[in-house]
Amino acid sequence: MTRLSLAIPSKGRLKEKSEAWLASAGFPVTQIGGERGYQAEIEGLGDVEMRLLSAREIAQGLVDGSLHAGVTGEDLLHDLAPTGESDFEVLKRLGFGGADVIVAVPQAWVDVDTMSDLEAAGAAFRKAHHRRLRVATKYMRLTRRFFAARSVGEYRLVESAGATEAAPTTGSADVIVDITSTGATLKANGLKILSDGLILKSEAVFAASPGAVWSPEAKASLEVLFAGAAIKGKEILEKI
Ligand SMILES: Nc1ncnc2c1ncn2[C@@H]1O[C@H](COP(=O)(O)OP(=O)(O)OP(=O)(O)O)[C@@H](O)[C@H]1O
Ligand SMILES: O=P(O)(O)OC[C@H]1O[C@H](OP(=O)(O)OP(=O)(O)O)[C@H](O)[C@@H]1O
Repeated sequence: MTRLSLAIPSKGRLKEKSEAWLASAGFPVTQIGGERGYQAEIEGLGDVEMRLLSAREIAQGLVDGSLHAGVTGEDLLHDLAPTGESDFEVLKRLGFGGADVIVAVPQAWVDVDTMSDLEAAGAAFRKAHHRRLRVATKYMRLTRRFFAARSVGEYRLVESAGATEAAPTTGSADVIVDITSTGATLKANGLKILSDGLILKSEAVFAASPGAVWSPEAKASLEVLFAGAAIKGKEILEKI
């Protein structure tokens, strides 16, 4: 992988603003093959590989080194990074796609307002029902790290593929960890955020992969992007 491999979201809430950010920096992106095409071209960076992928695939590519750089959600980077923040390098926070990853419980749990309340409730629940509280989430690593850091162990994870907020109502879980912007979905599903249940304030970021194989050509293209996008800190280029 010699030339720079770059990716932005192929759809969803981050796509348009990612394209607008690159265009405003002087690097317009053109999708090839129409709206459903997943190849693209980017002007102004010379010979680079431009790809359109899901936000989750971009985060995975940055963490495993199969992509040099890209735009994705910070929540996904933190969740997919095996060892935490050293697996990726945030080059610029982009100011859009803001959302919070939080811990939420049913509003009816009036005595559970903090993570320590949740641990106590989990211990009581296991004693009474001989099973652990189920936490539904698509953020498996983020949840494990956050709960462990707060000595909360009386739970087990249930991986969610979507509509996580419905899990307590449908009975497939008791607690959730999910992402929220306006709070409307949480409210619609009778859920409340724990007072110390904010796991991560996330936004869209332009990030690079320290684990990727960086040729001089790839670094040179990234330097051009740094200049156009007014990304400070060329020392970052030494770190990747
Ligand atoms: N209300 C929100 N719900 C979900 N993601 C949000 C929200 N607000 C901002 N985001 C950001 O957008 C990212 C997901 O974007 P999008 O849904 O377009 O991608 P995706 O590939 O469909 O991801 P997923 O399939 O995990 O939802 C999240 O990881 C987060 O960083
Ligand atoms: O706090 P809110 O504004 O209610 O947003 C939070 C919801 O938005 C997302 O769902 P959505 O259906 O938008 O996208 P998805 O396909 O990623 O689930 C996310 O999965 C939450 O369910």
